[in-house]
Amino acid sequence: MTPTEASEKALEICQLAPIVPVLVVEDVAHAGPLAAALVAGGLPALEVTLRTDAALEVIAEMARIEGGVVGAGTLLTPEDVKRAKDAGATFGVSPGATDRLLDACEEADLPLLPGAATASEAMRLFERGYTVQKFFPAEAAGGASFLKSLSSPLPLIRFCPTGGVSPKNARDYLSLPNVVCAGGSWVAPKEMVASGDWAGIERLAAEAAALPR
Ligand SMILES: O=C(O)C(=O)C[C@H](O)[C@H](O)COP(=O)(O)O
Repeated sequence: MTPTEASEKALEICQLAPIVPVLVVEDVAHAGPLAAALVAGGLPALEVTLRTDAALEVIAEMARIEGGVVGAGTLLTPEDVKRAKDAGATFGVSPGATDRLLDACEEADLPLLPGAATASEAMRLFERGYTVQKFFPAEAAGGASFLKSLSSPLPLIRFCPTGGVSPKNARDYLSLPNVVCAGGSWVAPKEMVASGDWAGIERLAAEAAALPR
């Protein structure tokens, strides 16, 4: 898959809803009901971070939920790419980008949303063909005003800001011309997942899905 094709696919996925839930799931038993609640609330694209031992099994379980589009986050190495793809991930997300990681995703036909936090990083990815990128860590790297400043010199690059995005600031990002969607963990709070409050998570998802963009 070429970087251009990967970005087209990433754009399609980002356009499904204003928010992509960023999920840190410890217990595979939570995977099915959590994905079902988020999808029912209107958030079909799900990013499962490879930050827990259960993550690959969680991806496999979530991939069975109808209407869901399940990706793997925290991709750092070519090995991560292979494991994510084998588990059933249909897209990948990375906090930054290395040539080895980009090569691996292109070879594995895994559409990637690669991370960038500066103009130079975004330009490098754009030069290779990645027109849709994750802006990470969004709040710490300069927030919505930083991203707004990139839109004039880099109008052809679109972003999914992630990291510190919340219901308080999501609108600031989503109203920018160079933002397609945003990523955030607030729609699946740890305590609600642990207690199995799927109705509460569906409500949070519905609120996020209704955010204007
Ligand atoms: O593990 C990764 O690759 C990530 O994507 C990190 C996430 O962007 C943040 O964990 C977002 O988390 P919040 O700031 O809580 O919304």
